[in-house]
Amino acid sequence: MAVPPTVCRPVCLDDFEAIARTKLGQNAWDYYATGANDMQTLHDNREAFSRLRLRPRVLRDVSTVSTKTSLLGRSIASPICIAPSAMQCMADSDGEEATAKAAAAFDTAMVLSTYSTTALEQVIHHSNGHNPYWFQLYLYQNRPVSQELIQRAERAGYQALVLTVDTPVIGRRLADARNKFQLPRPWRLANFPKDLRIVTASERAALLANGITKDTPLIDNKILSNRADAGLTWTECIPWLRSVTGLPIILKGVLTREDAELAVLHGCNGIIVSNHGGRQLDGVLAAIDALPEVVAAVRGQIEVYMDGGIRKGTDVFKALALGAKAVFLGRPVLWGLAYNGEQGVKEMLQILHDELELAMALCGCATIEAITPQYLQQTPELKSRL
Ligand SMILES: Cc1cc2nc3c(=O)[nH]c(=O)nc-3n(C[C@H](O)[C@H](O)[C@H](O)COP(=O)(O)O)c2cc1C
Ligand SMILES: CC(C)CC(=O)C(=O)O
Repeated sequence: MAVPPTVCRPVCLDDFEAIARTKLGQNAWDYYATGANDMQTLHDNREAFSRLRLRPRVLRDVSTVSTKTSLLGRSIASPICIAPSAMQCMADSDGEEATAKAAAAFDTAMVLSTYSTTALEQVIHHSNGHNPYWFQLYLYQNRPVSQELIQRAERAGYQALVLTVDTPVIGRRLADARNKFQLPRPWRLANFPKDLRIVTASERAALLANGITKDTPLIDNKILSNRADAGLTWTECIPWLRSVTGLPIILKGVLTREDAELAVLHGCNGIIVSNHGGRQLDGVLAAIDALPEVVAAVRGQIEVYMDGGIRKGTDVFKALALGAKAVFLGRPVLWGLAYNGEQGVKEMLQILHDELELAMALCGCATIEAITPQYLQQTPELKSRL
């Protein structure tokens, strides 16, 4: 992982991480880089990719390789998309706007976090007029707050809602607890009137009654758990969402066949197989290991995407071979921002894109549609998942 000090131009995604490490303060680095508890799942997300072996075919015409594909019917230049990650202004002062410009330049999709440090209207302003922007949602007990956010996202032009379902409460991130992590000023959670801390006078009273003051660290379980709705259920939450929006609903954080079937049953339009980058329940299986059973369960009825541990072109290839329509990147975007803002994210996307093209050419696949499970070694472990 360590980049020699003389290397200042990254040539792979791990280089971006090593450079970002030298640029970010401890508070931001730990918030971005670490995972929950022992970080076993964070580690497994990457390790599981290395256990999958490729099975290339030869003498296929790969003089032209195309990474073009589509998301919910909208064409994109590459299946490499941007996952929602909160508080990007800590990595670069242009934060989510820099990321949005890089996504537009690459003609790929970006999902904006509810907890962005730039207002949602300002971010989509950087669209190239075509590339998809989706809005990630956390739902609150205070539904009018959620409804207003949804309506704002719709009005601004976001084309889908990504409901994160693996975060009824926030995972235990030890480094953040030790650092008493707070979003440093001047940054704020820009989609909310002031901060997330206080929205209405009665909520303020409720928080104060719970011993929460204006100095309580922002990523304190008590605050966000108080505000996020841990009581969400299939039968209440999806119909409620449907009643307030006509946008497609993508569920982010599904890891099992049972929940994948329920997502189809409840009319969801897509699934992102994800363990939240190992930041929620430590000890859950790697996202790439969960992908085959989810793909099998939905039987092609809705699109399935994945995120978690994608760092190389061959990782993207393996995820597509296992049935993902596209993959999403979390931390690498933050490393690109920390390295060099918008330009840094573009460079990071370019490198991963080039690596995907290389993997496709060397596996004998000229198009994304040509990538199938046949390009993976059928080990007993993989067979048991397919
Ligand atoms: C710093 C950070 C903040 C994140 N914030 C959110 C968020 O606000 N909403 C969400 O659904 N997922 C969030 N995620 C999870 C990502 O969307 C994604 O699932 C995960 O980062 C993918 O793993 P990767 O970092 O290995 O690519 C966050 C991840 C990181 C690293
Ligand atoms: C504010 C947090 C809940 C954002 C998040 O999803 C994360 O840090 O993983």
